[in-house]
Amino acid sequence: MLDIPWPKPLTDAQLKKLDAYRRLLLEWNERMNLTAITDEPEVYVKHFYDSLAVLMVPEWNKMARPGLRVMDVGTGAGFPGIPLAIVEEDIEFVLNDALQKRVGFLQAVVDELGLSNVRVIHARSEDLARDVDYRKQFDAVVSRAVARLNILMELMCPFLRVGGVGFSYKGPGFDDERVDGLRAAKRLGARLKEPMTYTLPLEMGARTIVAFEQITPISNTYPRKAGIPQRKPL
Ligand SMILES: C[S@@+](CC[C@H](N)C(=O)[O-])C[C@H]1O[C@@H](n2cnc3c(N)ncnc32)[C@H](O)[C@@H]1O
Repeated sequence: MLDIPWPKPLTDAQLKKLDAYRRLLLEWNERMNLTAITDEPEVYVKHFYDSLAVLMVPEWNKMARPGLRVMDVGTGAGFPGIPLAIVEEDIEFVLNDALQKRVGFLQAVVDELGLSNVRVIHARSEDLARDVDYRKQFDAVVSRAVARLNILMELMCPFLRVGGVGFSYKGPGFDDERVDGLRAAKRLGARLKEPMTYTLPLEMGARTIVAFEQITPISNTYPRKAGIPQRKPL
């Protein structure tokens, strides 16, 4: 297990779960494409630490607990959703991805680690966001490495209740997405917050989390049909 300065102190039980997750990730990665990052320190820093970095964002800590509902859009092999669910045990997480095989892997992780606060759903987020059980039902939505901000916000905002907050994980070069993001936010009834840039431990680079708040109820127009947000970004 790698000893690094986590965004918040972790218990032994949480560290053990993270390591069990790492083992499952590597084991399943031999059969399917889950991640290009397999070196132990890199998995810990670029996947686990990075996923938990939202714990350093003031808007995340301002949210009242317990009973919060958080959606992870395009979770892939479970980032940031699984590390967050391991550490934020009193938050209910829904992890969504369009690829069935990744969802199968995630269900195995949830079962083996006994993560009773996680539900995994196979769907395109554009379709899921039309389901009344999910539309406007979340206090927060997280997403990493899924799309540019103006596209991503159309996928994330429909899940947020008014007053809910989206957290988009970005690389260091976020500035070129800001103008398009501001335009999309206006159409979606959201407001961008000041981004938080942080450096990963072990000199593994810089990252940014951009938070945005849902200010007014989102128009029924959004999200547009599956594929349109990507082809015709706001
Ligand atoms: C590059 S991967 C990133 C995965 C993970 N969030 C991470 O940071 O490692 C993008 C993921 O988003 C999913 N995805 C892309 N568009 C989606 C959509 N419209 N609805 C649901 N999942 C989507 C893909 O299937 C893929 O697993």
